[in-house]
Amino acid sequence: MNLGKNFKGFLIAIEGIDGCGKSSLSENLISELNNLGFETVKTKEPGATPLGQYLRDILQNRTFDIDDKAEFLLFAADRAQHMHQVVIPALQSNKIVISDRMADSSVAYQGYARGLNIDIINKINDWATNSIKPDLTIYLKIDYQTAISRVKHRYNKNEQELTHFEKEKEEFFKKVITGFDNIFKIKDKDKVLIIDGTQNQNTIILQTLEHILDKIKIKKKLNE
Ligand SMILES: Nc1ncnc2c1ncn2[C@@H]1O[C@H](COP(=O)(O)OP(=O)(O)O)[C@@H](O)[C@H]1O
Ligand SMILES: Cc1cn([C@H]2C[C@H](O)[C@@H](COP(=O)(O)OP(=O)(O)O)O2)c(=O)[nH]c1=O
Repeated sequence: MNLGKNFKGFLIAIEGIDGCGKSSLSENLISELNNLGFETVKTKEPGATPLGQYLRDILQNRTFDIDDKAEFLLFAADRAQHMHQVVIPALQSNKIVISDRMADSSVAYQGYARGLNIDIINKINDWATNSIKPDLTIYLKIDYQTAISRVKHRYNKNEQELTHFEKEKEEFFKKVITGFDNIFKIKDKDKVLIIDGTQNQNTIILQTLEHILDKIKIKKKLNE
């Protein structure tokens, strides 16, 4: 689809706790947008680059202690490489980029849940991303019980090990949920779409797709 020569791509982040439905929504939106003729890139944090795959493995399957600050800096390293190697080139070629998690995940998990200083996390995130922020963030809001039962079901189906984060206790995830709720309460309302993640997948796709198409139209007009 020709979006006009000045359109500098459109960046969408999908955020929420483990099991809220980010990966499924990301796949579904990419396929809907491709069917409509848009050029898209599906990506994620952590692990979208060769460096990121190493970092993701260390973070998810660690067999040794990692200090909370070191943990954040590993996510930030993944983020810097992701922006440099995947996100910026795709936006420069006017693509629609959908990322399963971005910088707000560090604010929720390492800031609100681990207790690291949120101003410092925001500063390092800003530096790592060259201040590039999503045009739209979709927050899939869900309660802990629904999310964890989905994660356990996925784990049984694929016979995978639970990751380091998935093994965290309810108390940890409650803090992550409070974190996301606060982050999106104070963000520019125009750039956030809060969706009830307990709804069925088709309803979620319809609600998000319609919103994305509106926002893309607005950005394109502003760029003409
Ligand atoms: N809206 C939904 N309703 C019910 N189950 C869902 C929904 N979205 C995703 N799932 C299922 O829940 C599990 C976790 O979804 P997933 O997309 O992998 O979540 P995340 O990427 O946020 O961890 C998967 O087995 C998926 O098929
Ligand atoms: C990007 C990011 C992820 N994480 C955590 C959340 C997830 O448990 C884990 C990997 O993310 P992910 O693979 O998206 O897990 P899931 O699909 O189960 O939601 O890393 C952070 O703690 N900080 C971050 O900055």
